[in-house]
Amino acid sequence: MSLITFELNRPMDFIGLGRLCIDLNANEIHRPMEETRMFTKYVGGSPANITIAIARLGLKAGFIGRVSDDQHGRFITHYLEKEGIDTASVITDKSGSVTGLAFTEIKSPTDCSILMYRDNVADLKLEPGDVREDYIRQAKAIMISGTALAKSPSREAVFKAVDLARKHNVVVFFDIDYRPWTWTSRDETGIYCSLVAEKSDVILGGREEFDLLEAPFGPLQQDDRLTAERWFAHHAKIVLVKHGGDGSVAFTKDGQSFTGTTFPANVVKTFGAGDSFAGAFIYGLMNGWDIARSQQFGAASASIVVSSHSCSDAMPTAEQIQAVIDKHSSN
Ligand SMILES: Nc1ncnc2c1ncn2[C@@H]1O[C@H](COP(=O)(O)OP(=O)(O)O)[C@@H](O)[C@H]1O
Ligand SMILES: O=C(O)C[C@@H](O)[C@H](O)C(=O)COP(=O)(O)O
Repeated sequence: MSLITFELNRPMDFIGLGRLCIDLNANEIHRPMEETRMFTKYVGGSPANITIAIARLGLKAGFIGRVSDDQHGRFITHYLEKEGIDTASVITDKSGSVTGLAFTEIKSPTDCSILMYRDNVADLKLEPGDVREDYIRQAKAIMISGTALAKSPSREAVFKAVDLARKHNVVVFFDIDYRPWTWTSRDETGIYCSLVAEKSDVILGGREEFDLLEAPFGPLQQDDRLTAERWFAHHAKIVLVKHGGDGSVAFTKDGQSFTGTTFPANVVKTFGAGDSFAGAFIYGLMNGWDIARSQQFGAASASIVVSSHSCSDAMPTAEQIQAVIDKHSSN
């Protein structure tokens, strides 16, 4: 029997919740930001990227979020619509908020960083009233981004969404997605993200992100299995710890673990790996694949995106991902 069960008779497969932003990725790669003058604009924000990945793979996706009432907000909404993502719960914020920006610096294939501008951002203006029970109950799964917990009223909107999802058997994915720019302290991050992790079915994060959740409550486990067991004592069925170029380890509540390897890539930049991995991994689970195959699909997708300039635009189709797997299994 499968560890997590998706309600198959629902019209929508997946809802993303949280940040709808813009990435400005340096065109002049292998240069520090101080010397970079040209950037290309893409839709960004980790939960947006994951939802776009899932839509490209052919699932029916929607999004719950707020965008700014300006050209950038309209750019994002139009892009989601072009990708076939339902925007009925993408609300235009009228409070004078702005779109969050992520400037990416690509100094080398291994030395990349992000500079975020996140004052008065529209995504954190999401209100509990924007989260509709009838919207959530028609979906099989929802993905919560931890960054949506950084401020009220978005924080309360997340708790409402998670409770409604649990009430209607909508599988809750939680991506810790730590971005320091909008939080006031690491303790605040750890405590609020832990509260949602406790209620989630599947938790995804990097080693340092899981450390952040453990830090306010005691000594760090510093061991992926012990970390996973902490969440299995709550509601989680799958805990996946991402390890960058070293792959990932997935743990399941029934005591199994799966080590995911990586695929070779002509790395342009490292960001986008986690989002493409998550989109393809979730797609695998939603197709009823086992964890190892889903992990492999995620890793192959990530190898395509780290070899590209963008995150959202570069999200591959299922055929493109399968071609990578086939190429390497025939070698
Ligand atoms: N340099 C790389 N080459 C190929 N695959 C990679 C590389 N970096 C990451 N990946 C793949 O992407 C997955 C997620 O990457 P990771 O960097 O841990 O996530 P995040 O971007 O959220 O920090 C990894 O488990 C691996 O499969
Ligand atoms: O999440 C953001 O606001 C920025 C993203 O769009 C960005 O491209 C990125 O950092 C991707 O995150 P990752 O997949 O966790 O590397």
